[in-house]
Amino acid sequence: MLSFEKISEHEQVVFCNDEDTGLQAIIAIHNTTLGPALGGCRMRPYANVDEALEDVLRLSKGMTYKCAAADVDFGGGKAVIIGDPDTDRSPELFRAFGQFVESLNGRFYTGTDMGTTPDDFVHARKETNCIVGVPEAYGGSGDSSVPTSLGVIYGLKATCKMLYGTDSLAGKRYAIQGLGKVGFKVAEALLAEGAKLFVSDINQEALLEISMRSEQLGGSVKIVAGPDIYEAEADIFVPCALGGIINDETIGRFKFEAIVGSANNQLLHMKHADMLRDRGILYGPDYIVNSGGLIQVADELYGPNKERVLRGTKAIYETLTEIYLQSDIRGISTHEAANDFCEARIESRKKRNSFFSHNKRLKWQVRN
Ligand SMILES: NC(=O)C1=CN([C@@H]2O[C@H](COP(=O)(O)OP(=O)(O)OC[C@H]3O[C@@H](n4cnc5c(N)ncnc54)[C@H](O)[C@@H]3O)[C@@H](O)[C@H]2O)C=CC1
Ligand SMILES: O=C(O)CCC(=O)C(=O)O
Repeated sequence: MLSFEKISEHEQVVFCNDEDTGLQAIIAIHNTTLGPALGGCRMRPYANVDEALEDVLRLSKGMTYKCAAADVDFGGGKAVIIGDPDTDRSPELFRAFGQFVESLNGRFYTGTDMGTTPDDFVHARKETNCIVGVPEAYGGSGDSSVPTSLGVIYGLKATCKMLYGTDSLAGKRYAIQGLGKVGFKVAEALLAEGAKLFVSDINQEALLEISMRSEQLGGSVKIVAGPDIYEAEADIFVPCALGGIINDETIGRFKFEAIVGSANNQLLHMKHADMLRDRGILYGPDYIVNSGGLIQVADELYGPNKERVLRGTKAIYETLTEIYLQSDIRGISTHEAANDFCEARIESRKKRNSFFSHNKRLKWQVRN
């Protein structure tokens, strides 16, 4: 049952219902200390509203930390649309969603996430300026999964440096879960380095496609059935699909030396970060590794600039290295070290950025 206790960490949760288009969505604004909330919109056939609410609450909280880690002037938010992206998406549905975003009057900016594409947001953009990551042809910065996947590559490099003393990705074995917008690009980049990949996806076409790409790019691909990916004989696990995949059931099966991927909320609970540390598995905190897309869409509000985005995305290497070192020095999990780093940054900005009001922060109205 919905209660204020459940949403006690959040500033605002908005249920959006539009009978004409069938839109059922939830927007969660976690924290706007650093600026208006920003976070993508996920579309999934959630089993029920509770599952959707749970997801959006966790995802939006993660965005608060991601924005702090990437040092962008945004707070944490996220949206979920309850529906099957294969059968339920329509221009009208995304226009209706855009109207709900507009009703928040600049407190929430959004764009793509799992199950949604930049083209969907061209429709939403007709109803509100608070949309990021539309295609370049429409004046946006384009597909945010491009910098997200690049950021994962920099995260992998920082991890290889920490583990093996070199940031070369060549000659290693990687287990990639999910070959969607991000995972596919990461897989391609790793194949180009001659890597050996184990891959799993529920989409057979993506599996076929990456096998074909390996014939052109080099490296090798072994397709693994569903959950068998957790036991793959790989050096590094690269989760690029769902969250919660690091849990009591999976941890014991891992033979990996590290986990570095794009999936949001990889740890089911905080304790799983400690369990990874106890098992000697180096974990790259998800919201640092996957912040490339955020860096691009946050930057977009100043006008698209690929150079700035590339600089910001490359910095993931240094941030992650610092988190690894802090975790080592303090004897705590990498997740805790990352959280401490972000919370200190948010705390230090509290006085400067009081509760966000769109009207007070004219700089975010550049596109209006
Ligand atoms: N797109 C972006 O720029 C960003 C994405 N992320 C996160 O990265 C992850 C992937 O995002 P996208 O690539 O954009 O999503 P996507 O929807 O394009 O791809 C997800 C892929 O995972 C597959 N999949 C779903 N369930 C699976 C399962 N049980 N086992 C294996 N594969 C499964 C899907 O078939 C699909 O190919 C998500 O957790 C998302 O929140 C995080 C930051 C930015
Ligand atoms: O990629 C985006 O459009 C916004 C960033 C985001 O939602 C994320 O990093 O999870």
